[in-house]
Amino acid sequence: MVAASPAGAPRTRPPAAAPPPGAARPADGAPIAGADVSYADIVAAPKVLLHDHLDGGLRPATVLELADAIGHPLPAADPAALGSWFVAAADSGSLERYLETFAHTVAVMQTEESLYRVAAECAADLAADGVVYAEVRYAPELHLETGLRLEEVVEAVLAGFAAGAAGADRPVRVGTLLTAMRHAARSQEIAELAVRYRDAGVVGFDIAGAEAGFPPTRHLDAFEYLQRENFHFTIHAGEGFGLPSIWQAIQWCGADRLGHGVRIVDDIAVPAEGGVPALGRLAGYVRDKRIPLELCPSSNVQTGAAGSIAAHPIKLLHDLRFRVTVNTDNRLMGGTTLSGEFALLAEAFGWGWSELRWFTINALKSAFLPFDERLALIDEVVKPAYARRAH
Ligand SMILES: O=c1[nH]cnc2c1ncn2[C@H]1C[C@H](O)[C@@H](CO)O1
Ligand SMILES: [Zn+2]
Repeated sequence: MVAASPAGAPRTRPPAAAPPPGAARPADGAPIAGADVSYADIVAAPKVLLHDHLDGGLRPATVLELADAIGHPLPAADPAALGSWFVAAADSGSLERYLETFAHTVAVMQTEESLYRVAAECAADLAADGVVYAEVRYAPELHLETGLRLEEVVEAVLAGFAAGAAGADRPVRVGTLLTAMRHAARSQEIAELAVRYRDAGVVGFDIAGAEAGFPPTRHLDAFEYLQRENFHFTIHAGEGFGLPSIWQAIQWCGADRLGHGVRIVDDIAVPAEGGVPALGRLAGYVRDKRIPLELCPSSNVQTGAAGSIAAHPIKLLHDLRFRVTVNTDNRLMGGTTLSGEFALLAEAFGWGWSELRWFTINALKSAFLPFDERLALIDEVVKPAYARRAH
């Protein structure tokens, strides 16, 4: 038996990198080799996104304009070069270095106007990509540098999402997750902020940032408070660190979902000669309890949590019927979109309509929306669209 470690293979960029947001992909309408979908099919299909960072999804042109207005220096001067810079700098093989690139996006998101604009463009970009429901997260505590109050940050972003969704060509609904930074000490405050805005569009809570050395149990008070409030939360765990982080997130903190959780494969033994993989106690628990994994393939390759798209544990976890969802993490740093992620998986594994539907329904089952609203999206939006295509 060998552990199915995600970091075993040498790290390589995916051969056909996903296009930057808005960019046309070559041979748009032609089926992806080995799959029954084209890139245009994937864009057209209704999709659901549970793990996307607001400060990781800006348009490069917007970063340039906002930086210019406040005199913030950037490493490139035109949108294409800046987009490439973000992808290359984030493609570092380490979560810590990947996170350094956020200095530039956070720097230009320090006013209500800029937060509103970034949120509105985010909703518009997700709608254009065929996302019908998204949960977008950010850390309010990172946007106080010019004197905004936490409430002003939250309200500017909520207003931006509403305006962007209202003006979009395709219907999209955007829920917000408020993130606390795991190295800081504001999680209780941010958890209370999230609960205060629960009827205004904030649907959950999260912690993010460097994982090694910052276990989720540092924020136990916040998680216990959220449970007493019957609120929802996910925890970034099992990305930059392994099984202990996942175990704490679930068994100490009570996370509803795992942000990434990809290193759960360290608890799965795959027989070298083929045969049935053996799940350890934690992996078995995660699968039995249907705990959703917010997998982010391109991001995992960039931070070194996976060797390549082709070697990504998503294949094993899908085959073992874990509750897997597909996500972007950071569209700017990954040069990706949700359709781009699905296209990479179609190229690597031949996945097409039926897997796209499975991942989409998994995501809706895992969303922090009331049950009746999830069901309505499944029955009225997703199933009819896929009934025409998936078998
Ligand atoms: O994948 C991630 N892991 C941990 N932290 C992350 C990841 N992507 C973004 N972040 C951090 C950087 C952002 O400033 C913060 C809030 O969105 O969350
Ligand atoms: Zn993330």
